[in-house]
Formats: sequence, structure tokens, C-alpha cells
Amino acid sequence: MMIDQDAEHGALFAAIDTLTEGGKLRRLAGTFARFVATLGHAPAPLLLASLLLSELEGRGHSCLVLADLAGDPSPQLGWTDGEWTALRTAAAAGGKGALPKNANGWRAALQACEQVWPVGDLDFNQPLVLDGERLYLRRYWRDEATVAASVRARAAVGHPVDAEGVRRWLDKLFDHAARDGGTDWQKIACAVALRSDLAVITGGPGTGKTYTVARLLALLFAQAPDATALRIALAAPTGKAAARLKQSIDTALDDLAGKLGAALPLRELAGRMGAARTLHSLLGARPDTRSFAHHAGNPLDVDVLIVDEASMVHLEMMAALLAALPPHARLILLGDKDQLASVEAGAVLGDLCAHAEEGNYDDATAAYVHAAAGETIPPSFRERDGGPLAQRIVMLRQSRRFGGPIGALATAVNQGDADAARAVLRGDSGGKLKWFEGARPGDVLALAVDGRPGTGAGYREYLELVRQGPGAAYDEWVAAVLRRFERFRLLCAVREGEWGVAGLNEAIEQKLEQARLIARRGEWYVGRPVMVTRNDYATGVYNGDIGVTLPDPQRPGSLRVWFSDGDTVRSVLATRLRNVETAFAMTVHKSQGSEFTHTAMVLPPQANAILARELVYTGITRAREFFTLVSPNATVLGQAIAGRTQRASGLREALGI
Ligand SMILES: Nc1ncnc2c1ncn2[C@@H]1O[C@H](COP(=O)(O)OP(=O)(O)OP(=O)(O)O)[C@@H](O)[C@H]1O
Repeated sequence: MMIDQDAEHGALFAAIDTLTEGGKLRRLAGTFARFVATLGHAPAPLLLASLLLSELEGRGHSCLVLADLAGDPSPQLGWTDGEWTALRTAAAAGGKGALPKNANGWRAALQACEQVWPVGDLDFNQPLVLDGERLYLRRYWRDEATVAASVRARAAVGHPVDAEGVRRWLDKLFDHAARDGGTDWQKIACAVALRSDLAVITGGPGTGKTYTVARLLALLFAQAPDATALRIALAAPTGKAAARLKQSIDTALDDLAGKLGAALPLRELAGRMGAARTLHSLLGARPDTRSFAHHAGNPLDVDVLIVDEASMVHLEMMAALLAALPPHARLILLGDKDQLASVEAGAVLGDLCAHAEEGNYDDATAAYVHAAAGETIPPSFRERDGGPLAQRIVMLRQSRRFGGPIGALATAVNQGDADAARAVLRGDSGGKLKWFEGARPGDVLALAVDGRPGTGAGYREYLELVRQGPGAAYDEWVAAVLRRFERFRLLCAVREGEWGVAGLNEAIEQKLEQARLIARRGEWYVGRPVMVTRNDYATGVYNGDIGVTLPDPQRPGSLRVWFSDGDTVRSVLATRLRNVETAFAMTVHKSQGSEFTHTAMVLPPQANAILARELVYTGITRAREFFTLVSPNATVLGQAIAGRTQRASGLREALGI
């Protein structure tokens, strides 16, 4: 069979190999197309569609939209027109005829193939699924169906609420004097979340998502028949985000406990909540398998689950989470819908929040919010037929932490206003922002080592502390080193090249070595910051964890990598960490869920498909106090802001939004 296919599709496979060698296709995409060819008669349109489907899945899309296949997918793939034409021509040569011309033609061609299950037909467990105008890998189709069904079911649940009682509590929990006029969306979010088994609270950095959810927790405790029996779980996609969530919630609850006094034993109730966990750990991830200990047959033992940084939760994880959540449990998702979606396929939060800006609250929600929160939803956020999901979503619109030039820059980028973004970057005289337009590599290296005036040093700062050594209290020194390392970070839009993660990590190491701040001896050296790139259950480190290499206090001559773990630190012998990379420079993608006092973002000299508005916005919003943009070519910023990351998915359609 393989030999026949190779003879028939030799030109196509050769074209695939050329694109793979040119770095335009991941190897897996070609392998998948070849695999599909072994499963039966495989006409050229099927192989071409399988190839692109696998490639797009690797770039975060859940499916292949047939209209894109019929049109010109090259911009989406970052290919030249010539590359797409060459691939089409090669496919048509093997297929002995022209490829379908439109989406209907593609649909007809694909549904006739034995490797494809057209939804609604007899199911033979084919690897590909054709659902309306979309082609899926079966796994993603199943995950999307699970998420859609579960979200619809949860959104439909309406709990009876004692609006008057809620109103009394909300007035206690929210400080009316602190509001600055306008609609109090935080209060609305609490009221809305009480009403259903699903609540989505979205908003940019510092809009008070954690502040709000702490009040929601207090309200849930206050309303529960037996508050001590309420099982609450906190979770986030990464260990770091989980630790941040727990810390912010503890602080907010402690603050509230002081305010509420004897009205609610909040300290005691909060003390019963466990630590925040990663979603992997919550679900019971098992080594070497994609399955989890918790699933529909062995659900999680929770009544309320709060998930922070939900924009980073990919489709497969969201499906697993929803399947494992008992039907009675409340799910509260927190996240910034405008941030980059997960590296893996899917953009669930973005899809759910597609219309969050508009609100679309119906009359019943408006009346309830008025009764329970004392807030009037403005007419521009109302819509008679807003749909059930819209009634479960609230967007927080005012940033408390993030005003000033960095906030203005983030807003301009988010709105796609490149002129405004450039004006903010060039116009800040207070030193919060700096733009190296037309930068040279030396500018980045100087920035990495010494920072810029007024922002504190770059990596010099933590490396000098490393050089000073621990003194008496080793753990305190480690914690201080880790804190200092978090003060500055260089983020890259791309991995490869002089302006990407790989090139810059090497160049920064050389520069730090010249400055005698590090002394490299092979791969591991004192001061080396590393990022974990794969979950490793044996050592307890997870994808995205960042640590710093320091001497082992017990075994002179050996090195350990130290990670912060909430309030404490923990370490792993350096040589036991297999999947790590140096982290002086890291991708914007990997920086999600983290914030640094000074964030510097490096753009590459040329625009590309990855470089889009969401990426620039995510990079900027990693900065707590100072933001520096480095771009060798000043025009790339405008091109990036103009680009959008659109992820193909059928979720919006399945949810009727
Ligand atoms: N209504 C409010 N009144 C007073 N302070 C508030 C209010 N809302 C938020 N804050 C404060 O603003 C800061 C940011 O709030 P919070 O951390 O909850 O935001 P967030 O949306 O969770 O941010 P991020 O996800 O970016 O960390 C906190 O210090 C919080 O105490």
C-alpha cells in the first residue's frame, strides 16, 4: 500500500519534504499525512487536508476550516504564495486532476474518504472528523464537543438566590467609598457568579479579578448552610500562577476578615482551603499517559473550583477539567481574554469571551443585578436575546494597578491603534517606558546586564547577590536571589535567530562572562537561570517553572536548581533536570502568568505570522513598573499590532455565540 501511495503521490511527498526541510512545516505534519495514506485509498485532497490540519494543530488551531483550504492559507501558515502554489500543484499532479475549488467541493471530496467520519453518518472511529465546514483530528473534535456540552449545561443552571440577602453582604464586602463612579462590575461579577454553576470573570491586569473572587468566596461561605463543609479548590495552569493565586486570595481574605469581624469567621474558613494547585496535579496527572486519575467516573471532590489564568488552559485540559468536575460543583474561570492563548491547541477563554466587551445582558439578568448588587447595567451592555452564556460572563473594566503609561500602551495595542502606541512609547518622559527603535544587538546585551537608568540593574543585580554568597542563612539568600531574578526579564517574540531566544541566551551568557558575573563550566554553572520545558513528575518540576542554579550547601562542588514554592524554596540536583533551557531570554508565550518589575521585549527585524497584537499585549502586561521595547526595525511594531491571532475552532458556533 505504502509503495502504491508513494508512486501515486511522489510529487506531493517530495514537496512536503522540501517545505519541512525549509522549516515551513513541522515533521509531524508530513508523517501524519503519510500515515493517513496507509489507512486506505487516499486521494490527493485528503492528503493535503491532513497535512495542513496537522500543521495547524501544531500552531494552536483546533481544526481546519474548509474555506481557508479553498482560499489561500499561506498568510495563516507564514508561507509565500509560491510555496502554497507549489504544494497544490504537486498534490494535483498525483491526484491526476484539479483540487476542489471551493469549500463545498472540499467537503464533498473529504466526506467520500474512508478515513473521514462525517458527523451524523455511521461512525467507524475514523481518525478524521468532518463537522460542517471543519475538519478535525478526532481527539480535538471530541474535546471541543465535551467543552461545548459541559459549558452549555452549566450555563443553563440557574440557582435560586436570595437577592436581598446577597445585597446586604455585597454592600458590606465592597467599599462604596473606594469606587470612582460608574458601574461597579466587580460587584456585578459576584452577584452573577452566585446564580449559576459557571462564571467567567475576565479583565486585564490589575482589574481586580482576585479581589473580586475573594469577595465571592466570602459570599459563598456566608450563603452556605454549613460553610465549614464547603470544599473549595484553587488551581491554575502553572505552578507559578497557582502560587500567585493563593497568595493574592489569602491577602484579600485576610484583609476582608479584618473588615467583617465577627460577622463571618473568614480566617478560619480560609484556613481550611488547601494550597492552590496546578491543573495537572489537581486532576492527578500520571507519568507517560495523557489520562488523569480524575475523570467523569472518578470526579474531583470539590464544591467550588476557581481556575486562574484561564486563557492559558488549552482545549484538551479544559475538556479533562470539565469532565472531572462533578455536576453540582461551581466552576469560576478567571483570566484575561486578550492575552495569548495556550501554546497547545484551542483558545477556550477567548472563545467563551468573544462578546464579553458588549456584555449582552438580558432583562432578567439586569433585574437580578439591580436587586442583588444595587447596580444598573447601562443600556449599551444590554441585549434582549443575549443568550445564556453571556449571562454568566462579566468583564472587569478598570485597572487599579495598571494606570499610567504602561496601561495606556497596553490599551492602545489592544485596540489595534499603532499610532497611539508609538506616541505613548515616544512620549513618556517619566522613564516608565523606553523604546529602542532601530536597535543593534549591543543595545539588548547592555540592557540585559545593566538594565537602564532608573529601573535597577538587569541581570547584574541578582548575579552580584549570587557572588556574595549565602552568609549564615542559606534559604533566605536563595529566596532573595530568586526575588532579584524576578525583577528583570528579557522576552522574545521568536525562538530562532539573533533576535530570538536561542541567539540572545548565548550572547547574554558571553556578555555576562566577559563582565565576570558568571563563569561557565560546561552546561551547568553557578547563577544559570533555567526554565523547565516538560513536566517531570519524578523531580516535581513542571513546564514553565523557572529556577536559578546555586551551589549545593550539603555537597561542595555539586549544583542544585532552586525554585520558589509559594513562601518557601525547594531544589533539585541540577544534573537530574533533563528538560530545561537557559532563561535569560524567554518567549512571551512562556512568560504568561508571570510579571516582572522591569520587562524588556525584543521584536525580530521582520514581521511574521506569530507576531500579532495578542503577543505584544501579553509582553507589555508582564511589566509591573517598567517596560522597554527593543526593535531593530521600527516598522515591525505597527505590523505586529495590525496582526491578529485567530485560532480556528468550532466552539463559538457550538455555543451559539
Ligand atoms: N474595588 C477595589 N477597591 C480597592 N482596591 C482594589 C479594588 N479592586 C482591586 N483592588 C486592588 O487592586 C490590585 C489589583 O487587584 P487584583 O490583584 O485582584 O487584580 P487581578 O485582576 O487579579 O490582577 P492580575 O491577574 O493581573 O494579577 C490589588 O492590590 C487589589 O487589592
